[in-house]
Amino acid sequence: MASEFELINFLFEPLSRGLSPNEIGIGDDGAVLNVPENHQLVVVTDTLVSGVHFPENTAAYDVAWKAVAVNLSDLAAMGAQPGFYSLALTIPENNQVWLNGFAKGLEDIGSFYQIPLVGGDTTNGPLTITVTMQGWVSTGKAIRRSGAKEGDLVCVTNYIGNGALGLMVALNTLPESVKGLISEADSQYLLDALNLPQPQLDLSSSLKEFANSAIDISDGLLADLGHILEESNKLIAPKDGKVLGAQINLEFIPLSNAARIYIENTGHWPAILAGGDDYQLCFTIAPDKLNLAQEMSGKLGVKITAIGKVVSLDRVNESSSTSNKPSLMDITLLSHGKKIDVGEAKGYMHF
Ligand SMILES: Nc1ncnc2c1ncn2[C@@H]1O[C@H](COP(=O)(O)OP(=O)(O)O)[C@@H](O)[C@H]1O
Ligand SMILES: Cc1ncc(C[n+]2csc(CCOP(=O)(O)OP(=O)(O)O)c2C)c(N)n1
Ligand SMILES: [Mg+2]
Repeated sequence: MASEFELINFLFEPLSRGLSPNEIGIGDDGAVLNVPENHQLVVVTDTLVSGVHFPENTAAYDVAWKAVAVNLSDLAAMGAQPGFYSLALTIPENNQVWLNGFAKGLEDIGSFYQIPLVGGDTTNGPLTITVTMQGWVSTGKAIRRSGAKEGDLVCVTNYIGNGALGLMVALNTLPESVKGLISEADSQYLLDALNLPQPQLDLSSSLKEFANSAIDISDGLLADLGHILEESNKLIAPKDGKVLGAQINLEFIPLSNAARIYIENTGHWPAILAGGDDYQLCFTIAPDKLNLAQEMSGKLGVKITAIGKVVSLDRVNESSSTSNKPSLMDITLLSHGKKIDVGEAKGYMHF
């Protein structure tokens, strides 16, 4: 059986290819890396815990892909390009077959996005993967959560709800009425959305041309849009007791074929709006920039849909909040112009 050091040498060292000759990756006490001139370093980190972030029987390849992809998704939301990453890996046993699959997942996503693995730590314990990733953005050009303005359109990339439905497929909890209507290919498509998310990195460099604020959707559309509103409210001087909220039109939410079948049969919007695991971007944009955004994204094969707008609420009468912090009640859901209540739609929370 390979020792910890052999394991690192055989599996992980090859993944550090791609560094410049004057950079140091795996093998020393620390990595030494260059940042391009006139750029700022952007640092993100996310942890995946078995049974919490992915079903326990998820393939090792997919676990590795997702651990890297969710960090790439955070960089995309900042308008940043990825540079390199490190990996803190906690494994319950030294299982060569599992580790080979895991390393292959890292190799594939690493070579696809050209990101070397530059270091990490390997420990024994319940399966937990933490990736820390560094990227960069032209100085002063990072996109914040906090830039939303009254009148902005709220946009999302591609489709919403596929990851959450993928989890239902994985856990076999899709309602019987829906199961029979979804094809094998659609089931696989949903599983792939859950296990092999595709971060919106291609769009991230153009995003700064048009977006006032952005976030990636990990906890659920409503919760993550709530973060945009919360952070944006911190930056605007509250005028006349006003607070930012949003109006979202349900009929505009972009749904895949499978998600449409799910909604038509269950009408259960919280799964789509608050299930999470989307790894799409939600951003706000001045209305006159929508055409430019759709033109740029169209060239990249990314669909951008305006699903609603940022509005100014009267804090005392209309908003549920008593502070600048909006609650989900400050996001109004409309169906064909009529206000509707979709029930519990808080988004994923660990505690
Ligand atoms: N344990 C922690 N220590 C320091 N900062 C943290 C910790 N957990 C989260 N944060 C920070 O809080 C902010 C929000 O985190 P999170 O909700 O996890 O965002 P995301 O959904 O983009 O991963 C980020 O700036 C993140 O770096
Ligand atoms: C087994 C399993 N249960 C539940 C989920 C759903 N889920 C778990 S964590 C999470 C939200 C994202 O995780 P978090 O740690 O909050 O990531 P961050 O927002 O920091 O990127 C979701 C939707 C899942 N993916 N797998
Ligand atoms: Mg996080």
